[in-house]
Amino acid sequence: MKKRIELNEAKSLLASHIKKFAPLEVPIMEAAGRVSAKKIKAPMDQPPFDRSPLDGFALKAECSRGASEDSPVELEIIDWIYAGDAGETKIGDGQAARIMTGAPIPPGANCVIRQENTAWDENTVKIFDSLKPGQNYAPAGEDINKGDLLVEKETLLKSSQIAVLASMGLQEVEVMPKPAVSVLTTGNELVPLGNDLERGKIYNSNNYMMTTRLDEIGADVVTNRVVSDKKTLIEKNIKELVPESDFIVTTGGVSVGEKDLMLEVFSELGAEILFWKLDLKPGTPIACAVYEDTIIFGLSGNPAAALITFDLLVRNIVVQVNGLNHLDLKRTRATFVDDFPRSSSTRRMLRGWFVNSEDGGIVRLSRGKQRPGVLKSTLECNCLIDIPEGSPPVSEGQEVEVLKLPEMYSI
Ligand SMILES: Nc1nc2c(c(=O)[nH]1)N[C@H]1C(S)=C(S)[C@@H](COP(=O)(O)OP(=O)(O)OC[C@H]3O[C@@H](n4cnc5c(N)ncnc54)[C@H](O)[C@@H]3O)O[C@H]1N2
Ligand code: MOO
Repeated sequence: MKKRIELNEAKSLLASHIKKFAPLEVPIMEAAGRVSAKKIKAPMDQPPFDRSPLDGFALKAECSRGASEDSPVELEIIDWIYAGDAGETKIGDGQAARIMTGAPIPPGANCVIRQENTAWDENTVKIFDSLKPGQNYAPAGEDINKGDLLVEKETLLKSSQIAVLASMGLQEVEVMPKPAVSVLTTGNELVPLGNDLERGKIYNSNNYMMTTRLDEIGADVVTNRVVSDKKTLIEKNIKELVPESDFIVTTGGVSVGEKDLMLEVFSELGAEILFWKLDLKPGTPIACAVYEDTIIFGLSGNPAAALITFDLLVRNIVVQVNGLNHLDLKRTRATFVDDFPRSSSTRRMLRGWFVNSEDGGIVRLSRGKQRPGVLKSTLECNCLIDIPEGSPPVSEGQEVEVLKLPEMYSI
């Protein structure tokens, strides 16, 4: 077991233990927000037939030669074609078909005159304009040609992509899988919402934080359980959750206290412990293990420490599986417009609020104390400020590295 490792080492260690996931087919209506697993090429032309872009009359352009308001050309109307009709009557010289937008252009016709430039009755139409072949004529494939690349591999599927797939008649699409994740919060002090709090007890905020955060990054939260600090109970629950979970996120019991049982549980299960403790504050106590192909992230019970290690590690691993890379943290530089008076012997992540500015970006500390157990400071937090090991206090005007959360956390 590795002890007190660097964040980057922890990331690659975890990444090297991600099991193989197979892509899956889902109905296109359920594909929004997921990522395509392969390239998709057009199986057909769209539109599939030459069609009229206007309400008017389809004719041979040659028959309109010289037509004007003063000397209109008169044509016989031999068909009425609405959108959805087959429109197969051949148009000859001196003939036209009444046609509506989206209807197929009949054989023989090579243009459409808009109805505003005509006058008609039941049998004949007067043409007030001279047209060229191909005028007001949407050929088959005008939108999409058979064989066109519609969607690249690993594209985030949104409504536009889904509509394009629908226009091709494609009912299903192959997408990257959603990992199945279980949440297991531990602690004798935890009380379910709705119950009174006796002295020493707290409500279980981690359960809600972890479950909803997983949901936000496109994981499939299969279950969330709460257990007391009892080794046999934690062990039993992990054993039950493993078959249905690609990942398990636990909180609590990873430090050095007498009820910090997670490491012992991992050992007794025979799990491969990847590491215990990170060179990072908050978030030093963390234990990650692999048990029967399931990665278990044993996060700290301290809410802010749990959240920060979630964002740095769990988020990164989940998006490698579901392909939602835009939901991972993005590194940038910013000017610090606040004051953090403590020096940092260990690498430190401060909770911050980043705002774009003309020369790059500015960042301040989020409101609330920068303590590992302080949840309020995560309320208005859209980034982590990455303070390197051995840094003196951080003062106003200093350049800092920032790990930005996805835009959805910005106001
Ligand atoms: N002697 C030492 N004590 C501690 C050390 C150390 O190195 N030596 N490390 C400290 C640090 S840093 C942290 S962080 C915490 C980590 O503790 P655990 O991860 O073992 O977590 P717990 O002890 O179970 O809980 C910590 C804290 O969080 C509260 N908590 C727990 N679960 C929840 C929950 N589901 N929802 C809301 N709050 C929760 C819990 O009541 C505690 O207050 O250890 C330090 N100690
Ligand atoms: O390192 Mo603890 O994780 O301060 O919060």
